Amino acid sequence: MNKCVITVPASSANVGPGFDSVGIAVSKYLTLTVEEADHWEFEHHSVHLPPVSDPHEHLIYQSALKTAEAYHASLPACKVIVESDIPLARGLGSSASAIVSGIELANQLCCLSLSEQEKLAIATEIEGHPDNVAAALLGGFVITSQLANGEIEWFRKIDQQVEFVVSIPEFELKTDDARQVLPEQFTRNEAAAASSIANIVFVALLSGDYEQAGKLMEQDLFHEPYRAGLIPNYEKIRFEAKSTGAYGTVISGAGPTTISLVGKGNGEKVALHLKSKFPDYTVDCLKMTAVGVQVHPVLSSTT
Ligand SMILES: Nc1ncnc2c1ncn2[C@@H]1O[C@H](COP(=O)(O)OP(=O)(O)O)[C@@H](O)[C@H]1O
Ligand SMILES: N[C@@H](CCOP(=O)(O)O)C(=O)O
Repeated sequence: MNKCVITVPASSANVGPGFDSVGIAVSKYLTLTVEEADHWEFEHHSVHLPPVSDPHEHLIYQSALKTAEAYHASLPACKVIVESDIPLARGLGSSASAIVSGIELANQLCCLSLSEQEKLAIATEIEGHPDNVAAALLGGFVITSQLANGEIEWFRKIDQQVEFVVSIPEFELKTDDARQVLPEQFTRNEAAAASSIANIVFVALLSGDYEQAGKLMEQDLFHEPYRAGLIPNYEKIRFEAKSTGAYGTVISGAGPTTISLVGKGNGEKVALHLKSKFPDYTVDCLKMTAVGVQVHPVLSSTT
């Protein structure tokens, strides 16, 4: 490998009641431009990235190293230019994209020819749950289940009939912190009630009944009630999004971003309305990204 470019989409996890299981790849991207070098170096070329520190502490390097070690390969050094429009710690899966990019980096540098299933297993181990990493890796709308034996089953659908309006506040909320507020356990009745909502949401989404999906995704009982207090304007954003035609609004991942499900062609209108009501937010209209991680070779000039 002389030089290559790796792109990975952002992702929005949970989609209401699909806690730790469901993710959607959306149209923001992390891009690595990789070239061989005699020592590890990361260059960050956008504001949506953490400060560059010791390359060996970098999440992308650590994910690559873990992958190489899992396959008893040695990881050659390289220079990585990183660009991203995925905001950090906002609930749009920046860490998942970084992890998936690191796994792909090792796959390329060590010529591992990893399957999607192998990449997903490592990514899930590093991230701790499969929802974001599956969407970042596979693209589309992905439902996953990690079985008791560790195996991960998944189902993917590409749906271009919907758009997603994300309302991104200025502050960060670390996923680890937003997990602390969740209950450790649910009673049988609570679990049955929460699962029944999830069942309808995802059948409705898959069958294109967006009205029903939007209505019930706002009724999640697994995580939204516990996290709502961490998300300023939670109820107001839901109300305003619905008033201008969104099907429903939920927390994106662990927050603090909210994501509104909108019919194709209506996203810009909903985004404009939300922007006028919440001027301190970055409001973007995103599409579902059909393809996950991608590698593009860069031919070096021979002149
Ligand atoms: N491109 C990246 N390069 C290095 N580290 C990253 C990158 N993207 C995310 N991270 C790390 O992941 C953290 C955010 O992860 P997390 O709290 O799970 O939020 P998110 O919802 O964005 O995934 C950042 O603070 C940073 O430490
Ligand atoms: N299922 C996880 C998803 C976290 O997503 P992120 O984009 O906030 O990292 C959770 O809800 O904790």
